[in-house]
Amino acid sequence: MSAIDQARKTAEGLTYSSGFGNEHSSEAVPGALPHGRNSPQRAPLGLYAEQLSGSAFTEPRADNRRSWLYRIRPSAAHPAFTRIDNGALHSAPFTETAPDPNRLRWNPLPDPAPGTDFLGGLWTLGGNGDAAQRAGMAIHLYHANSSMTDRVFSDSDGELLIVPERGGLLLRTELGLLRAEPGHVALIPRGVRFRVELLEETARGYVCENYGRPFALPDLGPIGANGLANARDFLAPVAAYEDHEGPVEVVNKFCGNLWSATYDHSPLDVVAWHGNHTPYVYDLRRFNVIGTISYDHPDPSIFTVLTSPSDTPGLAGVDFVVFAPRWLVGEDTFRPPYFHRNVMSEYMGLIDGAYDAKADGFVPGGGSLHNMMSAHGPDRETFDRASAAELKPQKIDDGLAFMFETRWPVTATGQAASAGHLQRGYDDVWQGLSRNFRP
Ligand SMILES: O=C(O)Cc1cc(O)ccc1O
Ligand SMILES: [Fe+2]
Repeated sequence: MSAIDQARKTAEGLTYSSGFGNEHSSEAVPGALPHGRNSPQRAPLGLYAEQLSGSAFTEPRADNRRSWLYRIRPSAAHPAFTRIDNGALHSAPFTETAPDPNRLRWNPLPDPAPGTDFLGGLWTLGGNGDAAQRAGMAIHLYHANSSMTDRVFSDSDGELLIVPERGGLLLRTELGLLRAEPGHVALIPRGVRFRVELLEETARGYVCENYGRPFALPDLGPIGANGLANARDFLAPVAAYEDHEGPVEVVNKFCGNLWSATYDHSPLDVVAWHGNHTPYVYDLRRFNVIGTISYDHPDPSIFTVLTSPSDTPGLAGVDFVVFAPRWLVGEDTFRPPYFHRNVMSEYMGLIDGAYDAKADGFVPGGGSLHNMMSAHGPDRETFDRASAAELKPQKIDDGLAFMFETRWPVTATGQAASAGHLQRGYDDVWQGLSRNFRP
């Protein structure tokens, strides 16, 4: 059986434990999980107990995140890490280019070189903040044509929100296995080791590396107790372990650099675990889209799936927003996204189909950056069409777009600013908007 068929077969039979932020617990071998205490004198089945902290010990209960892992070897049993080349994976602070007030748009990444795995295929577009200060975010794209074999990755700098656009992924994490298809998002928490196997010949997508506070579900306020992304649709893995002796390269991203150590065993050796610092997967098509049933176009915050809060209430380090299939029924309303200038900075990507503010040029796998205060909105063709459209109920079901909306301007990397796939002349989509003023 080919590696891809093998991965697909594994991905088909996966089971999950549901609920965002729950105290999950799971054991791959009966009796592996201690009961009544976290750290018995001798953990069951000769396993080692280890706590993995995603928050300070002392953070309020609502923000506190940790998982207890029961593993074949303690994580501490490893040789020294040494620096390796960072490749196209860059980190904040981003200083290679001047922050750019221009509207920028990219086509998809070119095809990867043969033998490129998920880690080798990460390509940083830009970001903000400072990884070492645990503030800000980075925007990466990935393209891969090979599974990670005999190597795993962990990111000490932040959590990774993976947004597949092409090709399913099997994520083998310390806490178990996840399947992420295009239209799903997967989250790998800070510090959790994982390996990515491909479910098709090629894979492509986006990653938001969140250096700041972990993504949480937004408050719902007057929306009520239900709606937007429902907590029960977030799926954590169940325990699954590798009992593998032999060289495994562990690559750790730490304060912006990649470090490597060759272990003599697989660190994906967690036989049981419990806690709330877990990876998860979420199907964006489960999003309960709420919008106007009277008039006007609501702000896109109504489409927030996950938010990374800052110290200022309501101000996100980064929001993850989805534009999912929905009905438009607003009366006497310009229905597509309006013209605007935003103090927040907006990076948008397209998972499938088309986006209702852009007639063309914004393509799956591509992306646009509308930085702080830059003027943007519907392109000319969209404006003309939507201004004249008959306002009958309209189903938007031909696309899945998303946005990483962040509190600080996004500075592009040098490679993104000079990329061959950066579109020249993006400004032109707003040319030719006619002067209609008739005083
Ligand atoms: O396309 C954009 O720019 C994103 C966006 C969408 C929307 O519906 C309203 C405002 C906004 O910034
Ligand atoms: Fe916008």
